[in-house]
Amino acid sequence: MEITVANISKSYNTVTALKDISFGVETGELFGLIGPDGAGKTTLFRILTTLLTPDNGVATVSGFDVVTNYKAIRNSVGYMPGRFSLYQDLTVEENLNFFATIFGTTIDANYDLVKDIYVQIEPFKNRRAGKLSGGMKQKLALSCALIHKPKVLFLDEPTTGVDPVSRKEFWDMLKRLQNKGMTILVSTPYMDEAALCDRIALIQDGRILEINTPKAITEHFPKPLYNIRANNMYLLITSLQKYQHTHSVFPFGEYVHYTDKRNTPDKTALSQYLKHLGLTEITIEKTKPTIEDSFMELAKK
Ligand SMILES: Nc1ncnc2c1ncn2[C@@H]1O[C@H](COP(=O)(O)OP(=O)(O)OP(=O)(O)O)[C@@H](O)[C@H]1O
Repeated sequence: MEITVANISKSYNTVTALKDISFGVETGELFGLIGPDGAGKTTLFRILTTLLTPDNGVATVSGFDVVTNYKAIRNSVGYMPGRFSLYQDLTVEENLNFFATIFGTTIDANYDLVKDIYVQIEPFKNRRAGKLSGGMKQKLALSCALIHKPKVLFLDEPTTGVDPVSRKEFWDMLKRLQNKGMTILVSTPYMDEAALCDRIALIQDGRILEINTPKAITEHFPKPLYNIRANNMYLLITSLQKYQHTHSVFPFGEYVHYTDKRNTPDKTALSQYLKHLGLTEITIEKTKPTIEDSFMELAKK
């Protein structure tokens, strides 16, 4: 195991950020922490990168204890925090140089590792980091986290606020780094990115709801799931919330995702119930659960 987390808890005064968290990440794995804002992801990253000490529990990175061996960890990991990782007044090149220098290396020595990403921002190397777009800032922050050739890479919400094309490029990049043998722990609030990880931990309110491969998590979804559509989305949701057989209902793009308390719902009766309340153009079709559905279902309990 490249990362081990055993019974880690952390509170800030009265707020409990992590409650008895345990999991492991294999060497070379791309592991995702998936959860909404405030779930505790950043707290966990800060503990694993030795910037915060846990109240209870033990964690190791590359065999080193995060509390007693923090210096060894700081030299062997790369960390891209969610915010404020760049010096806004330094140029692109100065930022990268700075991170290389503090780790006792140079841009040239590890250029092959960052080349794929850095070439895309190199034309702007004299621009101040504060003047870059979201996607370019993210590429520079990743270059800075990689410049000392870390064995383990920690990325806290690297794609938040980044456009869809840059997000796609970013994940392609992570796959390439993984192929080079790097272990990657990445957090994201975007459920579609979860499917790109080898394994994920779904996390909410400082607790792990489930850990597994994305495929296994969606396969464990306990009920038949339906896409329902009608002429009025708001009326559709409120009507389904009031329906006596409803187990869960939530908006999903142009549809509503619906599960029924019974194993086999009566689609005709449901359709009639909705018509009776004034809805038209009703469609009810079975669909496959996504990670988001699994998350919502687990979070209900
Ligand atoms: N320094 C702090 N003092 C007090 N409470 C804090 C502090 N840092 C985090 N918290 C609280 O701890 C909980 C977990 O926060 P954390 O930042 O770890 O979550 P997160 O999943 O990373 O979410 P976000 O994306 O919003 O950062 C939240 O309720 C947050 O308000």
